[in-house]
Amino acid sequence: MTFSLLRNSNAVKAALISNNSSSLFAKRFFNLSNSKLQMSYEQELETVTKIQNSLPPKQLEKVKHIRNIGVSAHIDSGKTTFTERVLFYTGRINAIHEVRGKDGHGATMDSMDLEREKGITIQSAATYCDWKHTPTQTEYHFNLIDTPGHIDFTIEVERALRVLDGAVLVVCAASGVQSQTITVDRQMKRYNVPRITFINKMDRLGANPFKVIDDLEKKLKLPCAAIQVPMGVEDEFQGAIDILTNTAVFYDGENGEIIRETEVPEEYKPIVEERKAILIEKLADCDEEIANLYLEELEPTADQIRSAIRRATIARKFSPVLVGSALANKGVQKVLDAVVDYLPNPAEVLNKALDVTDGGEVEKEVIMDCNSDSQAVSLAFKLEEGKYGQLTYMRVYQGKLAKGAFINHTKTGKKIKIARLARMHANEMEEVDEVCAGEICATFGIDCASGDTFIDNKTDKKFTMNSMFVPDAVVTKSIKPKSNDQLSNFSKALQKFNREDPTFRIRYDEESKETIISGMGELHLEIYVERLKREFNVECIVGKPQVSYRETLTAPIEFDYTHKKQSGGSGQFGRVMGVFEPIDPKEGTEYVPMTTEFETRVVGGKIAEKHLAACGKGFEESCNKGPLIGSKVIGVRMIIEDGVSHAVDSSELSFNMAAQGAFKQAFNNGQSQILEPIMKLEVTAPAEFQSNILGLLNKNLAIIKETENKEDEVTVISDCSLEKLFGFATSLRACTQGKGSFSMEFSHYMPLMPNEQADLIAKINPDSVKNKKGGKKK
Ligand SMILES: Nc1nc2c(ncn2[C@@H]2O[C@H](COP(=O)(O)OP(=O)(O)OP(=O)(O)O)[C@@H](O)[C@H]2O)c(=O)[nH]1
Repeated sequence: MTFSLLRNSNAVKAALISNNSSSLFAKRFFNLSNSKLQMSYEQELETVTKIQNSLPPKQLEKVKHIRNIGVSAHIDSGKTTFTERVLFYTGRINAIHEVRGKDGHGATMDSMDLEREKGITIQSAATYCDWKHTPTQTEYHFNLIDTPGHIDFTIEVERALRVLDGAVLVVCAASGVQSQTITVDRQMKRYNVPRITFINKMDRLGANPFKVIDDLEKKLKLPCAAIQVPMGVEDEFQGAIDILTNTAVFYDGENGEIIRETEVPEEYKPIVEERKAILIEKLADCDEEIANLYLEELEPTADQIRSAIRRATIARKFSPVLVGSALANKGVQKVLDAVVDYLPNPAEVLNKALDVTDGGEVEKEVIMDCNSDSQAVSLAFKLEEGKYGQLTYMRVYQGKLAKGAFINHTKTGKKIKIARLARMHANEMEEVDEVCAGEICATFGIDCASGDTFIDNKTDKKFTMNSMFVPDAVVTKSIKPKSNDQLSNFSKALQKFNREDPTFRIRYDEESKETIISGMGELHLEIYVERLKREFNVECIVGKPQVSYRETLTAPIEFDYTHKKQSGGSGQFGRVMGVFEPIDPKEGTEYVPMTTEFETRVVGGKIAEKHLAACGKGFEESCNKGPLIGSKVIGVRMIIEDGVSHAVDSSELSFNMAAQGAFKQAFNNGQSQILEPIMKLEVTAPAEFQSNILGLLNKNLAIIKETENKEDEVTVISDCSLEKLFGFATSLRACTQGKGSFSMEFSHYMPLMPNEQADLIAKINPDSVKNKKGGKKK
């Protein structure tokens, strides 16, 4: 028999969804998201069509006019600037405020003081707005989420994409595809989110939209083509020509609010023809109808092209590209029209839940029907303490939420009254009485963690939604309040942050008697320390940032371990034999090598099945705290091949302990290794600082992978140990006169050098049974 308690990357991600999720839930989530990936698009389409056909006509009509979309991109691409225009053109705000604007107001969506001061988005903000589609003059309702670009706040992007039906990918016309663009694209792919692309900053020096399109295709491996041709670039950028309608669009008025359409100027006619041919050719590659017309050498009509773009975009086979400059108020309205034209309504997206009515014993996948008359199923995807109190953002997948009604927390079974319901607009709100299937809303005072599912009791069924990917933390810091009087507020605040943000973790280290916080980067932790001060009045003393190391085995090692306590009373006995072996990192996995696996090859019932399961549990527990420095263990497979049981004294506890003992023994006797996180670092600065940057990277022992010169700007991509990157922002500022910027994200783990490993063990775990000096050479 071979059964495995898989902790492969997806399962681990799922297990990390919330600290209190049981591994059973974790496994279910994993299976669910996995099966989601297994459905072909054709099957998806068939199912989605059935759902739409089953909706009452009135509901279908309503859903057709809803778009739940996100705005995601690399840092500083202009997402917030773009969103500010969206709010203005949809009538949500009366004046445009800029990010770090001179009016001291700051962009509306960056509503946190910290965001306005730093000029970055930290939390995603949801906004509800109405848009009148320009060609049809029909009104649509958008739930729009502006997400942060910094990798430190990546969970915000994850949870937004988890509940959104489509996205606008914003790319800078001059910088093109940057590292975070690729990360965001990968996140969109993970949640099957269709996207349209907006090439922003057409007014910037060095803007080159067609090069960006080539880049997008090459780096994101996503077919895309322009549906607009820009008129002028850099400071001569005036507007864009709509390839489908063959009209030139200009944006007049103080804020570009007056759209003026004219005939295409003579000089642009050839390029419009050329780009139209490319668009049709690309569509022919991913849409059957256009392919057939193409083969027959027939030119498709504008309507045929529009329908094909919609089909191909929703099928995630294509992304239409628009151009503009948010800051110069040019092009945003056409992106909103494109959202209506090419991104799906909630009933066009396949969403699944897991039926856990019987406690999750039998897995049963259920398709959410987007019908407001069905049993309510909604997902709490974001918690936020706002000026109105504790807010919980929910996406309603089916059924409806009504003010005063009751919902049940699937996991705890707790019944909760919905006291208030609201549609949010950045930090303003609009109270409503009910929210239907397919919509996003905020509720008040609901006690839960992000990722929890809520249902109503219309039927006896219980559902849980598959949840989101939660990346592992890479940086830790010790933290304590300056004064002991503040301990209670301190712990309350940390618990709250942890519930809000699953990438922010807290643990108490018994040995050092310190509270340790961990997160996605220095900035991530800094923000929480700052929030402790501002929101809870708790000033803290924080330790130096530390890297989150990992431990592994680099060579197979056999084990034969007996756990025995048989001196009087009821005894304990369990013997396990087998091998621990390293798991080779799989190519293309995001967190290499993230897995631990447990396998049994025991025959003849020498160890009872429930005792084998206890061994698996013991192995899992051991992996949480490695023997070298107490870090997590990754990349190890435990195979139990044989064992001995005692008729009376063997129990689940004995075998759990036996597995843990075998694990410790293997690490002490085998070739164990500490791994450190390596970051993919992208530094951009004016070209004159190229040699300074290279000098700085060399000093940090970075391995340079790519250097790209664009106009007067240089971008250097390298791999660098996270440990060397603490304080990098300050060094970069110093060597580029403050003109350099950088982004980084986790890339992979690397073995520490032998001397570094020995020093680290001596520092962290001086009592280690075996102070290893045997690190592998890099
Ligand atoms: N030249 C030019 N600058 C722009 C344009 N759009 C935005 N910017 C500027 O680019 C900078 C970053 O803009 P944001 O809107 O904060 O970018 P973001 O993507 O939301 O940033 P994060 O949320 O921190 O990742 C700001 O200084 C904007 O004024 C544009 O169309 N042209």
